[in-house]
Amino acid sequence: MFQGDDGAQFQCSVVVERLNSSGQATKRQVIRKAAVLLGRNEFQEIILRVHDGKVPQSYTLKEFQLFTRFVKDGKCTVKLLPENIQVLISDCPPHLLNIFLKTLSIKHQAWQTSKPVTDREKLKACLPRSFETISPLQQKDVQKANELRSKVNAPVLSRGLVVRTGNKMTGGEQVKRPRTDCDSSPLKALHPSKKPSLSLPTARKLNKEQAAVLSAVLSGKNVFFTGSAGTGKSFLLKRIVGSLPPKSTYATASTGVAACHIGGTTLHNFAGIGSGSAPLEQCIELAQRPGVLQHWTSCRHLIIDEISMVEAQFFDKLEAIARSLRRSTEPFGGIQLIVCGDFLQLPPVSKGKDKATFCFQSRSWRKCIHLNMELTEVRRQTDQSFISLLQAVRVGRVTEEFTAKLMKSAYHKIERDGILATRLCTHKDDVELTNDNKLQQLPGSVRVFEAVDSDPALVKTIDSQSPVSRLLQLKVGAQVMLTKNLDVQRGLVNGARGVVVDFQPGKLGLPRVRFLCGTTEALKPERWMFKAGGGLYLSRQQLPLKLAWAISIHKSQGMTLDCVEISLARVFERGQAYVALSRAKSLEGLRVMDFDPHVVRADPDVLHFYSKLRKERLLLQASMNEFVGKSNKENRW
Ligand SMILES: Nc1ncnc2c1ncn2[C@@H]1O[C@H](COP(=O)(O)OP(=O)(O)OP(=O)(O)O)[C@@H](O)[C@H]1O
Ligand SMILES: [Mg+2]
Repeated sequence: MFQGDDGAQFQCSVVVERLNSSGQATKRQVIRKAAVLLGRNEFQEIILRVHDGKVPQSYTLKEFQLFTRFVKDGKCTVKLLPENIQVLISDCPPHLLNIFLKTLSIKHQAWQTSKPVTDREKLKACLPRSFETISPLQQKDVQKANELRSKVNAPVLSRGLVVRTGNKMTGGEQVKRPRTDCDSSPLKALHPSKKPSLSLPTARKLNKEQAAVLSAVLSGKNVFFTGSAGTGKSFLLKRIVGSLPPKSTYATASTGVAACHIGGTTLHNFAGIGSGSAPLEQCIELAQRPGVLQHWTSCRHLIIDEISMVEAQFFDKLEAIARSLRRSTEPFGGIQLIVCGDFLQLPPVSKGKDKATFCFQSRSWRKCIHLNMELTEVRRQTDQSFISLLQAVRVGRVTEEFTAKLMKSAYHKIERDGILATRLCTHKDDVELTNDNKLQQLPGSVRVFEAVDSDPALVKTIDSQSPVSRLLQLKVGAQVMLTKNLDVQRGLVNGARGVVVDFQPGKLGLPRVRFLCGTTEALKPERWMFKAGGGLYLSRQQLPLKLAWAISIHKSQGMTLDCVEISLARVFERGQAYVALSRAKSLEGLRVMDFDPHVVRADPDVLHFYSKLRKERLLLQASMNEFVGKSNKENRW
């Protein structure tokens, strides 16, 4: 597959426009399947090459503008200033586009420190024309760029690059994309007032196993990858989403919270067949409604997180619908499936008395999944003895030693700096009651923050996918949790716990929150985007906070939590105790109130499934050789 992983080349759609003096396009060339390459010519100038499969077109990048606002959607524009030409790039894997833009920006800045070659000198040199793919970013490029940045103190850099977040190419796009942790637009890296110096991205690399899964996915295989809680499945899924072409990739999860973690939508929303309980013919009709049909026809890569909560019958229905609507006899209508989750966590919600069946028990599972892979390196916790304890809980085998440890945890003092432990509840009603009561008991007046929704009529759809509520009530002393990654380096991550210390003066009265990581931060509203039917985007703007005296275990699935208190007395589901306990980052940050080893149960069907996969050698440790070679390169980042 042609697709560089070093930011020098990728496949996408390209439109090249020649503009007149008033900025209107006088000539337009559309290349649906283009290869874009970044290289150097015989004079070491940076060249952007666009290949339509027949004739390559080359543009020298000396003076240009970059429009980068929609990088997360795989779009950007390079405008060549003297030539008045713009190259509009779309449907590019966002992760690659990010690297491409960073490479271009830094290499261009580094190039500016070299002596320019005049046209006269070029003529005299009589060098044969050449094109060489640009080398991957290195520390020396960054150093050179930084040298220049220390001399120049304006966003317009000496010989030619301007970065804009405004986007010329997205006329129809109404909404701004929200900032996320994976949003590393070069603008931010370049803007001297915001970031003093550039650096090579070092943190948050994929580990070997994760990189092997990514390689398998990029090779086009239908992959199921599993692994215990905290092995970085969702982390990897985000990278996978960023490495596939956005137009044909749908990121989904069985729950709204999990979908939000990976910047996607719920599987039910994607499918458009309601609960899926109607007969197949009716479901097919539902899936043909305008807005929904387009999901099914344009999708080439379907990502599903938290697969453990997807019911077998629902999965079979989706498989049949895909074949029918895509008029294909291939499994899932030929859509590449990238499915992930841990079947030893929460099972599908059972309807009535019958035990719900797992997805792997569906008729179509085996024919749909080509490759089963496993992540084994736990990233959420670092303490090996706690990891071993959790592994034992996962398979329902709690030894006396582990029982003693968990019972002792009831005396853990985990409150710090006025930040109390979050209570994980088995039942939803307890959550609301606890949070409401605790807020009421606090002295002082309540501040209410109302969300701004893009479409107030669709508040229910937004509610089902949003990690923040429409109305947020706060008081000084309120226990809160961050619902978005704001600054990973500073510990301001999704799930970080804090307490409201005061409200800023002024009309908005924004809250200041002291977090466990030691930072006190004034929070301002953030925007979340949700894909609704028909390619429509919905958005909610709200403070990235929720009350955190209590949350439900179901809502906590997928989360990493700082300090938790758990009452397991009313556990009613297999896997529920494991999900609750495995949210904690450390045993010290955990308090189990009334531990009873009997509440720890693993589903025998799941244990059998996993052991069968292992026996048949179907569950491959992700670090298998076949996929490691390619992935090491990718892992450079
Ligand atoms: N390669 C990595 N580099 C840095 N941090 C990582 C990496 N992989 C995972 N993490 C971190 O480890 C934690 C757990 O990851 P993640 O939530 O993706 O695990 P998970 O397997 O999806 O867990 P769960 O089954 O509970 O949903 C997160 O804080 C995540 O940011
Ligand atoms: Mg997860």
